[in-house]
Amino acid sequence: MYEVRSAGAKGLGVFATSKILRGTRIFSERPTLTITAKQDIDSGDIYTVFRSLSAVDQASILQLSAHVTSPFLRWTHVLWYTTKELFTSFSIPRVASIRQHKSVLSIFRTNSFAIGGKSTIQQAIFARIARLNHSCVPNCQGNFDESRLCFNIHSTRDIEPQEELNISYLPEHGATHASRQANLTPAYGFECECPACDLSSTRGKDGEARRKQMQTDLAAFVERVGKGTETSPDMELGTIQKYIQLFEDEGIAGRELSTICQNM
Ligand SMILES: C[S@@+](CC[C@H](N)C(=O)[O-])C[C@H]1O[C@@H](n2cnc3c(N)ncnc32)[C@H](O)[C@@H]1O
Repeated sequence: MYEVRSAGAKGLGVFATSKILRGTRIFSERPTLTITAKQDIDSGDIYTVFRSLSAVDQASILQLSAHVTSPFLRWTHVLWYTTKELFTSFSIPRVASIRQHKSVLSIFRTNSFAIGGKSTIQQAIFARIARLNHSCVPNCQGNFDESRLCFNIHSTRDIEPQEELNISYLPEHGATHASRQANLTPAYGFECECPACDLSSTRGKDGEARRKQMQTDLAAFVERVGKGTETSPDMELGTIQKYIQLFEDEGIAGRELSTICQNM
């Protein structure tokens, strides 16, 4: 159904090898590395968990791409962990493992999914799903299935053979271009060039205008609710219908479909 191959400047990516119909479950993957709710992603727990993995799992994680953010912070974590280990195990850490620790932290930031909610898992890496690149108008959507401890990826529209499979790395799908970019560049190190981000095209311009209008409508809605003037269910329904219309016009309606499908 899919293959992992070069996606040009994006690095590797996932591409359809045959037509994939809307609502298809494409991935259902157990985590390779898991940080539980009780563990601390800001301490040495990530590297401790990494070292407890099998050699195969460690290798699959080390092959993932990494956007290096906050190098000073990373080194501080690594040096703190190394010093603690020196005093608790009285073993001299190898330079290679210090370097590896720093890489693992960067890989974790670039590839992990926040699970949270009621799950015992706080954050996790799914080594195959981690190859999916971002689009602000994605054709796939991910959901964590708590009962099976699997992350599922469903197609949210029909996908043609050779088309790249994308998810959105952002939690909010109605955001404007500037706000999306302000989140993507520092965290992942790229400028999105998806159809919604091409503001020189009619499609990009129209989408941006729709999103801005929606932000204005939502802000007005929140203000009316705050003042207690949003009293009519019809007015409320009208705002929600406009939001659904935006998703349909943008071609991103379907997140709700994949959520319903997640346990199927
Ligand atoms: C989770 S990884 C995705 C898979 C990655 N391309 C690889 O080779 O393993 C996230 C990284 O992929 C790249 N990436 C993802 N989406 C992108 C996009 N729309 N445009 C450019 N680069 C992208 C960025 O380098 C980002 O830090």
